[in-house]
Amino acid sequence: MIEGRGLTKIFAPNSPGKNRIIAVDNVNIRIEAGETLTLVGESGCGKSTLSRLLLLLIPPTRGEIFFEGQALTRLKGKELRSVRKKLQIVPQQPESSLDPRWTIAYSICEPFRIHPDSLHGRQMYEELKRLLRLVGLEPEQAARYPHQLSGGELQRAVIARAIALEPSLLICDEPTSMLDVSTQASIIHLLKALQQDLGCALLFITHDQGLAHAIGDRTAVMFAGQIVEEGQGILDRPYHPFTCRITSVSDSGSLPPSELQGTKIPGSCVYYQFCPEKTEKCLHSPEMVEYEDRRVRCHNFSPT
Ligand SMILES: Nc1ncnc2c1ncn2[C@@H]1O[C@H](COP(=O)(O)OP(=O)(O)OP(=O)(O)O)[C@@H](O)[C@H]1O
Repeated sequence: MIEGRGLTKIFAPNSPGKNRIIAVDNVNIRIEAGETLTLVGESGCGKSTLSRLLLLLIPPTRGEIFFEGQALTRLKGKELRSVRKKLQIVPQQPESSLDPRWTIAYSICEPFRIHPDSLHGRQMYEELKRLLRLVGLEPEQAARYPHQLSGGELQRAVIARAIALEPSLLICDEPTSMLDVSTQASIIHLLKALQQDLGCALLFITHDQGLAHAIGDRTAVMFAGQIVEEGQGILDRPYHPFTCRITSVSDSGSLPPSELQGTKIPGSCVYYQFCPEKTEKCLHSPEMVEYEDRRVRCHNFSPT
């Protein structure tokens, strides 16, 4: 359904003497209709940048994005807008994506105003009521401003806005990380129920491996801008040394502190400096190797 090929994002330094940042490095990613792909990796490894590339919120430095066979990177104007409504995001901090001057109802209806070919007037009002019911908000709460709702209620409002145009893909960028545990559970439950209703695909970004494992049909693990391993059940049966490391370290489900501070040897595997199994051939970046339900970017992975 959506596919990124060779996606790369390099941020240029904003002051002299600073290095450029390769936030996403030659990533191939594919999400099928209706599936849930969970994306895990340490802070700063490029998860959010990858999701913003897929939505074309930022342009890739290199690479292409295909949505239902169409090359998004080549679309412009009206054509791009009509594809964009099929791709929505639920961000980590709902308050930063809601205009503080707008009521919740006005924010939820924003997509209908952006896409004038959708709903108006009475129909829009009826749809607003339906969306509020779906996400578990009261009409009275929708008349309030963002500062008058709790974090969980704000996230419900953002979800209502994201599903208003019935997207094919919903990207959830750590949507519960700012919420308390019981609210987290109810928001995850809501997202999965809505996914079933709408039949949309989910790209779910999380630091929580337990959650990634529980809700993902497949999981992708990122390290230093690259997807190093991807597939079904990889957190149970990890292969890549980085996946092995993160799955063996934590009982709590959170990832270990950032390891991304080291300087990469140009051309080498991104995990070279940290890898306990490195050999001389790892001085050359490995290709992704596919075997059965798994893809691994490691020279030592032999699919036999
Ligand atoms: N607009 C930008 N300009 C410059 N550098 C950026 C920009 N956006 C992201 N980066 C850098 O790109 C790298 C990847 O950032 P990104 O936010 O994608 O990581 P992440 O894995 O989502 O992290 P987290 O889990 O903490 O949200 C980081 O080094 C970050 O500082």
